Order: sequence, then C-alpha cells, then structure tokens
Amino acid sequence: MRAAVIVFPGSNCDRDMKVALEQAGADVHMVWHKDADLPEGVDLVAVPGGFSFGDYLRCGAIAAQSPICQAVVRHAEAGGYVLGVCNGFQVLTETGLLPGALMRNSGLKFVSKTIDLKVETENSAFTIGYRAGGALRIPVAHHDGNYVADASLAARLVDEDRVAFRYSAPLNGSVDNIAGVLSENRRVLGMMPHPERAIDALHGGTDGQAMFRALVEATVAA
Ligand SMILES: NC(=O)CC[C@H](N)C(=O)O
Repeated sequence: MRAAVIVFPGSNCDRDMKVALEQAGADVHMVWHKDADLPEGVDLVAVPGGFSFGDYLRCGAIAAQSPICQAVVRHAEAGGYVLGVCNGFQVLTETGLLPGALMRNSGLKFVSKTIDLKVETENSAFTIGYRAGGALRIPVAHHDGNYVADASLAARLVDEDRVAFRYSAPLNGSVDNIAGVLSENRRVLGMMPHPERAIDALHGGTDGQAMFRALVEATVAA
C-alpha cells in the first residue's frame, strides 16, 4: 500500500502516523502542504494531528486552504482512502469532505489522556479489524474536539451507519459522544482519538494497530 502523510506548518503527529503506517507494511511518502499533487498511485492519504497554522482562525481552517487539500479532495472523490486524525479530522470537516464541525471542548480545557472508545461499526476498511460494540483504549489530546452536528445530520449519520466510534463516557461535549465519522462512501474517516499513538506496548497499548493493518489489507486486496 502506498500512503501519503500530509505535513502542515504545526503538524506534530506526522511522523507518528508514518511509523504506524510503516509498521503495518505501507510505503509512506511525506507530502508538504504546498505541493499541488499527491505522489503517483497513492491509496491512502493520512492527515495527521497537530496545530496546523497555530490553530488560528479555527482549527484546520487555514490548512484546508493549502494547495494539497485540493488534491486530497480529488483523491477522495475518485474513491481513495483518507484518514484524518485530530487536527486532520478538523481539516477534513473544513474541506467539506466530512460533515459537521469540531468546536471548543465543552469544558473549555485541553484534554490529554487515554480513554475508552467504543467501536460502532465494522463496516469500513478502517474498522473491519475491530468488533462492533468492542472497546479500545486510545489516547486523546485536543481542545477543539466537540463534534457538532444538527439533529438531522446526527440522525442521518446513525441511519447510514457512519458513526465509526463513540467515547464511552462524555469527554468534550460531542453530540451523542461521537468520536469519529465516515463519509458517504465509507472511505474517508475522521476521528479525534489518536490510533497512531497506540501501536506499541511502550505506548501503553496497541489497540490502534488493527486499523492500520486493516487499511493495508484493504488496499492490497483491491
Ligand atoms: N492533537 C491534535 O491534533 C490537536 C488538534 C487541535 N489543535 C486541538 O487542540 O483541538
């Protein structure tokens, strides 16, 4: 599998993402946000966590205007896989690839801890390695993780089985404790928790590994 990890000024989980993808067997290319095109033949684009452009304006809003984001949108529209983690999720909502918005945590504080995350669907290349209803231990670290969707969007996400993950307990004010959502074609996932920070026993857990392995398998099988 060929993967691209996008790097913005202020990204700080880009190398963690590279390590996680490489551990699963991917061939990973780091791509600077000013590039207009993705490397040839990329199967997966990962938009990593961090503080792109210092979180000015709104988290992810300036990054979404970077030249590479047009290529990421074209990749998604052509059916390519896109994974946005934390700031990456924020960027994907700002590009319009995923619905809803990430607002300031309801408690107004940065939350940094390992939480219980409930898997809501196995029906995606990202989550097929998990068991729906199962719980994962995955770190979170954000101040704008409060997922906002109006009642009709929240209902549609449930009807279409597009809620990938929920927090097991209220964390940041997110509607229905939503922690991750899928696009209509189920090939774009945005999530606030960091699976790339749970791929080594030294991290305190390895529950993130199954996502990267399943993605590599999905693209090899395609
Ligand atoms: N770890 C991250 O990606 C942080 C995302 C974002 N800057 C926030 O704090 O909400």
